[in-house]
Amino acid sequence: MRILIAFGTRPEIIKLGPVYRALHKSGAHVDVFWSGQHIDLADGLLELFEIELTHSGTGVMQEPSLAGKFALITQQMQALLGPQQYDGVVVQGDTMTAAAGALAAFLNHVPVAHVEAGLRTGKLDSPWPEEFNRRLITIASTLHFAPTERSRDHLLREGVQSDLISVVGNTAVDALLYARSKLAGGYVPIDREIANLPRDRKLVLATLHRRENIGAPLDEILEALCELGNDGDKLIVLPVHPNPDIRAQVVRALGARPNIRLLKPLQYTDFVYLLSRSWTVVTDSGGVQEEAPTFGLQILITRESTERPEVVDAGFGTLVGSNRDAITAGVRRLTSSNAPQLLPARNPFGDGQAARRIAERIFSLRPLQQAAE
Ligand SMILES: CC(=O)N[C@@H]1[C@@H](OP(=O)(O)OP(=O)(O)OC[C@H]2O[C@@H](n3ccc(=O)[nH]c3=O)[C@H](O)[C@@H]2O)O[C@H](CO)[C@@H](O)[C@@H]1O
Repeated sequence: MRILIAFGTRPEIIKLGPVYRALHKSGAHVDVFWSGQHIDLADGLLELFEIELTHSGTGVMQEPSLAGKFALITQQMQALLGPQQYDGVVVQGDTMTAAAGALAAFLNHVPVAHVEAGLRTGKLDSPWPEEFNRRLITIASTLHFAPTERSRDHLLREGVQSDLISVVGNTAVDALLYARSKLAGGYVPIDREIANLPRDRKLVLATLHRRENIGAPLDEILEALCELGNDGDKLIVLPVHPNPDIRAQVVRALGARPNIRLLKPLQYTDFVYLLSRSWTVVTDSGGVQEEAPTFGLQILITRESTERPEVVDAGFGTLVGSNRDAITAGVRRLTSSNAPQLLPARNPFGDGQAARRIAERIFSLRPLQQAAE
């Protein structure tokens, strides 16, 4: 069986790394198309998951418009999908690369397997354009790998055939457990600032990158972090996302403020190491919502809505939007005792076996092609 995996951003590599390894283990011939949608955030990930790139896109990072990126990636995927090249294409989540890859495959009658299928907020403008992208991918896909039962329900409501949906868990948990195994037995962080982080204050991790927060919402979130830095008993650590709009706003608000450390984006194992040392996380990240429960971490989600309600229902996540008082009160509550308030670590997003299940289903009795008929 010949499979093409297409990805372009840090979270896609993290979440498709385990799938790449499981497909390889099953004996598939796996090619990898890297669109270069986010070049600067992939450091170390290809090596960590031992991924060999077969094809790399060009010009996507430099293309300023999302429509332009979509067109470029679609064209570059088209060049790879000549007749009988692949039995299937695997995409993950909701990025422009995933959407363009799924469309190009569909238009070439190559069946698509969608990892992390069925996440919905029900609002096309939040997250934008991800809610649109993932709905487009669902229409173009043959196999749908849903992380949870709730994700399956969304797909059934959109008319997806139930025997083409597999509830497998989120491969974010597979990747996290794999990365954490690399930390076992005394990990020396790659980033020197992480290696030398003081231990005399309570570590509060923050990651902010959602488009819809840029501007006034992000300013209010940053004001909350500033106020928390002034408390003196906490150290706020924020790996700054390279999106130029976000970077400028964050540095302007938090640069050189007390008890706040602005870092370069961290390599994945360093970030996982920081998660293991954190008291709480203030974040608008999807992946971090899926990772926190493995550490028993309670987190504050700086979004108005989440397509991961399971993290809220299980007691790990609280939606705080960009409300300054909710953020400061939440962090102070979660750092009020003399040890992190960890919950029993039962991750609602899976057991770390999602990638194995995905590879088995793709190799199942009915090849992808038959399922597409
Ligand atoms: C709407 C939405 O939620 N969409 C999500 C978005 O992904 P995201 O929101 O999770 O994106 P980020 O937060 O950038 O990535 C997070 C990962 O990065 C690691 N990390 C973080 C900081 C750092 O300094 N170093 C790191 O290594 C961290 O451990 C984690 O694993 O698109 C994905 C692709 O389709 C989707 O799957 C996913 O639904």
